[in-house]
Amino acid sequence: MSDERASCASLLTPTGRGAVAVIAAEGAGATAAIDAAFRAANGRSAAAQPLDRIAFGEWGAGEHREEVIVIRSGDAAFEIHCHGGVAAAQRILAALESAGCVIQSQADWAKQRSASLIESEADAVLAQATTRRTAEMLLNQRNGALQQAVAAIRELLNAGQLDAACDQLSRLLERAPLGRHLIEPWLVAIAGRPNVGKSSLINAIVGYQRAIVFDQPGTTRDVLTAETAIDGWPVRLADAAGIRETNDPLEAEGVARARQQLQRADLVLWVLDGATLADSPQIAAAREWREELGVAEIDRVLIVVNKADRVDARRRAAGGVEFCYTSALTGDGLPALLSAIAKRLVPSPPQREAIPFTVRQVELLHSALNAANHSHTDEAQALLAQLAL
Ligand SMILES: Nc1nc2c(ncn2[C@@H]2O[C@H](COP(=O)(O)OP(=O)(O)OP(=O)(O)O)[C@@H](O)[C@H]2O)c(=O)[nH]1
Ligand SMILES: [Mg+2]
Repeated sequence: MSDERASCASLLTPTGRGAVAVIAAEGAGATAAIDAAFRAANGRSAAAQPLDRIAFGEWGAGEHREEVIVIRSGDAAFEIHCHGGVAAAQRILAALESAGCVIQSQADWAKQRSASLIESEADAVLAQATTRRTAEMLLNQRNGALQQAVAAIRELLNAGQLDAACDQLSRLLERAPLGRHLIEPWLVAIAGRPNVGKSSLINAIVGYQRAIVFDQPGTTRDVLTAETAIDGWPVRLADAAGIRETNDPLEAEGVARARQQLQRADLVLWVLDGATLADSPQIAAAREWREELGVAEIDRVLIVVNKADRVDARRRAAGGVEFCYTSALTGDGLPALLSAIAKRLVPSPPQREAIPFTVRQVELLHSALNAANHSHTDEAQALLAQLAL
């Protein structure tokens, strides 16, 4: 039977990103390629490996010889785990290809082996998830959370309960931004006047010297970013020039870029210098961000009073708008800042709920809600059927 199946192989992990790369391969070509190149420590041939057990051994010969793990996952179906760099995976894929395997993209591989479109979309997206938390949420969708939510809405439509169906559709759509950010990081811009400690803060958060820190205003010119995870959410932090009016053309370009970053950001950390703060943080921040962002943008701003090591403890009594005291120098207040950022990005994290996570899903849900809102039940049904194919 295995001989009738087309031989194919696919690199399942993103190229060169993890410590280990995983290649799936099946068919007679895969078995032949493994037998030609792989010497298992247990001395058995590929087809004689026990099912779902790890077979450790070496792939190739000479200078390109390397340690790999082969797992026989089915009748003439294998997983090969090798070093995560590009070269090892490419060598193994080339060997598989020359033994007759068709090399498929990870998305195509997943599509052919999934029970539903949502499942294959989840497989494709899962390979790009960068945190355990987001991977777990995507796995829930792969295991049926979204499929079941869509089925429940279709039953409501069947039963003529239009209002309830619209309500459920709206709730699903409310989670669409979170779904997008399961793989696309949130952009958090660190902004404020020059010399307040923005670059020091980004360094303190990511734990290494990403940005140059210097006791002169106007140190940072270009926008620089660092990817990290905050409370399990993927975040791209952006540090940029301190914002002020300037006649220096180079600094002015930096300020213009910092302003663009402010517009794009999902959240802005507006940093104040605690050491030179004359007013209360609310008053100072309100004045500064009103000039930059306008009052309407307040939802996107979290005020940070940095250099807290130089703030009199009595002055810390605060109220009103939420803000954080930090010291990039001592690390004081950083855990609280990270919690505040996570809370702003995802105020109420879903547990095991359905989350739409692709543009296709979100567009179909929008159209279905629109149809249901106009009492076009059949159209809404058809759109949801298409979503959960
Ligand atoms: N005491 C104290 N000094 C700090 C703290 N954070 C930064 N500094 C100092 O403040 C100065 C400016 O820090 P930077 O991080 O370069 O400030 P910036 O906001 O990035 O400045 P620009 O890039 O010029 O806009 C440096 O001398 C830092 O060592 C802090 O929490 N406490
Ligand atoms: Mg700087």
